[in-house]
Amino acid sequence: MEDSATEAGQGGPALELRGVAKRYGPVTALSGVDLEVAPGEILGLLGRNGAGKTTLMSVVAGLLRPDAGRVRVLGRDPVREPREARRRLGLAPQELGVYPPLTVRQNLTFFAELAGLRGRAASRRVEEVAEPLGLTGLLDRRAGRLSGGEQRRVHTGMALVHRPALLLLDEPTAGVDVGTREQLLELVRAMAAGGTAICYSTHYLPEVETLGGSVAMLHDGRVVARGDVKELVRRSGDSGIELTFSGSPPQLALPWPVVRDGRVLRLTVEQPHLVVERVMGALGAAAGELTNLRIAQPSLESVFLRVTGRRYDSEGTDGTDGTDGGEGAR
Ligand SMILES: Nc1ncnc2c1ncn2[C@@H]1O[C@H](COP(=O)(O)OP(=O)(O)OP(=O)(O)O)[C@@H](O)[C@H]1O
Repeated sequence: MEDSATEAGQGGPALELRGVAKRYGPVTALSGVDLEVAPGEILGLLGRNGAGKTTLMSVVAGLLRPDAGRVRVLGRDPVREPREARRRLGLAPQELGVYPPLTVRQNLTFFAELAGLRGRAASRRVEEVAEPLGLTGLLDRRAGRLSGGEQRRVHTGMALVHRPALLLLDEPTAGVDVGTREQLLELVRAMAAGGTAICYSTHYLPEVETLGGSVAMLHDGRVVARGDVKELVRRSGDSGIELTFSGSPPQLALPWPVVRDGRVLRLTVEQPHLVVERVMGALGAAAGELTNLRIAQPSLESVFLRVTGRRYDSEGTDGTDGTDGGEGAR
């Protein structure tokens, strides 16, 4: 089998989408998506629930046909050349896909054999994949008897056993403990260092900041921000003060933009620590209803808030819209 991670290095992007659109009946899931991911790049694919992340990965993997636009996986079209494209990518979907009655080794071997490996070559590859995922000691256990986090690691291993040049991980750290999260992130870094392009969706922004690659923010099926994490935060991340009240927030006479978000007021201001006293003074009697004050430094979260007007909470489902007419709302 050719080493497709090496193949990815021969110029050209690992993944390319141009004007990709996808609807489900009346629902527009993707609309005019342009995206390029280079070999060795770690792309954090961010967006709240329903933004289109899973649809995008499914279109790239050839599981869904786009209504418009073109997709290329290492130059191959997942619609016209499904086998060629599939051979070059690995997909670990959100839903766990392990076979419970089989052992971990049998699960991984099955996928190694699908990729054309046989005998010693397949068993060597299974052991190679098991090691960084912390699965070596679990290889002969039944997958169905493992914990959720252990099953997640097996599931991820199944996606990369054939050395894909493009790896699609849909929320690989959902519901796993800190140790498993670290192992998965370490694996992502190591694979990227070896030339694999990784497209990684998560609801946990600090994780993407830790990985330090690039991000694409999806909102209502569109890419609304794209770039290197540090650069995006430097360019578009606001700092500010977030005030939470027990009741309805007061009107504030302050010179900075304020967004009202349910019981929260968000002030955008540079060097927020220097103006805390002034903000407290402006609260007057409402200070008694203040339940929390948080100084927010520029982060991916503040970038997301700026480009979408919505908060990116850890579940992606806070249901607030952040622009309900607060004074000086941006
Ligand atoms: N099979 C389907 N039939 C109809 N609508 C769908 C289907 N799959 C997804 N959708 C809709 O398409 C939009 C995008 O969904 P998608 O699953 O791609 O979002 P997501 O960003 O992956 O969300 P999450 O973070 O919740 O996984 C949503 O409005 C969703 O309700």
